[in-house]
Order: sequence, then structure tokens, then C-alpha cells
Amino acid sequence: MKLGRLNHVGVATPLITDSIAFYRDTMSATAIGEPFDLPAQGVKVCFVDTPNTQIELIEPLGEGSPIHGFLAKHPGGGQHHLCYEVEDILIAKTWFEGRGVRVLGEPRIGAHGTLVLFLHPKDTGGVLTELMEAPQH
Ligand SMILES: CC[C@@H](C(=O)O)C(=O)SCCNC(=O)CCNC(=O)[C@H](O)C(C)(C)COP(=O)(O)OP(=O)(O)OC[C@H]1O[C@@H](n2cnc3c(N)ncnc32)[C@H](O)[C@@H]1OP(=O)(O)O
Ligand SMILES: [Co+2]
Repeated sequence: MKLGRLNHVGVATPLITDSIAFYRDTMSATAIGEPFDLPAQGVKVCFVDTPNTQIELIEPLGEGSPIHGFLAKHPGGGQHHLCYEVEDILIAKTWFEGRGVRVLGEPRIGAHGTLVLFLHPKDTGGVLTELMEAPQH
């Protein structure tokens, strides 16, 4: 298993429109995508492009959203996860499971249209870690 590039930093927000305005007007981000719903992941998503990575703004979508608990603890939002690219998600899953790192569920299609999975923050130094298969260019 080889750890790839940092694909994005996930930032949870209670109101994605406010966060978009902040990144546009205060952070001076010039490449901000359109927000879209990802019901399979329980979030509304908007990507903010920076020169070397992306900020992934995520707002809860639906009652079962996985970020409700995080926002209950951090009502104003905050840094939620780091996402690294890997070549093969199933090889990565086996690698981390073999080292006692809890893998949260099975791989699912993420916001970039490739398979993603999450590692439990208590097994990764307190950082919720997402792995994603790199998009084909
Ligand atoms: C946009 C789609 C996709 C993409 O393609 O990029 C995404 O990024 S979707 C992002 C949202 N999806 C997920 O986060 C899925 C995986 N997450 C989960 O399964 C859960 O959120 C969780 C990580 C298991 C946490 O569950 P929750 O019920 O909120 O809390 P717990 O009480 O079980 O938490 C246990 C423990 O972990 C701490 N915690 C929770 N979230 C985080 C976090 N983001 N970063 C660091 N630590 C976190 C929580 O505080 C608890 O610790 P203690 O308080 O010490 O007990
Ligand atoms: Co993500």
C-alpha cells in the first residue's frame, strides 16, 4: 500500500451557503464549484479549488447524516477529515485492517465518482481519514 497525494480537506459546516460566501469573499478563492447533494453519503458538498488541493465543504443531508455528531460537538463547523488518494481501495482496506485500524463500513462511491472509505479517528491519531481511489485523468 502506498499513500498518495492529499486529495482534499473536509470541512463540516452547518450552512454551506455561508461557507461558500466566506471562501469567496474573505479567503479570496476564485474556483468554487456548485454545491450538490450526495444522498448516499448523507451530505451536501461543494468543492473549493486551491492550487495544490481542494477544500470539501460538507453540510448534513438527511436525518442519518454521519456529520450530525461532529456538528453537535462543533456547532460552528470545523475541519472534519483529510482525504488521501490510493491506487486500490481494497488493497488499502486489507492493509489497514491488518494493522488494527478500524475501517468504517465498505467502500462507497464518493464525491469524485470513485470508491472511498473512512478510517476511525481513534485509530489514526485523532484525524478522521478518508481514502479514495484516484480519478482517472
Ligand atoms: C462528500 C462525500 C465524501 C467524499 O467523497 O469526500 C465525504 O467526505 S463524506 C464525509 C462524511 N462522512 C463520514 O464522515 C463517514 C465516516 N464517518 C463516520 O462513520 C462517523 O462520522 C464517525 C467517524 C464514526 C464518528 O461518528 P459519530 O457518531 O459522529 O461520533 P462518535 O461518538 O462515534 O465518535 C467517536 C469518537 O470519534 C470522535 N470523532 C468523531 N468525528 C471525528 C472527526 N471528524 N475527527 C476527529 N474525531 C472525531 C468523537 O469526538 C469521539 O471521540 P470522543 O469524544 O473522545 O469519544
Ligand atoms: Co471527503
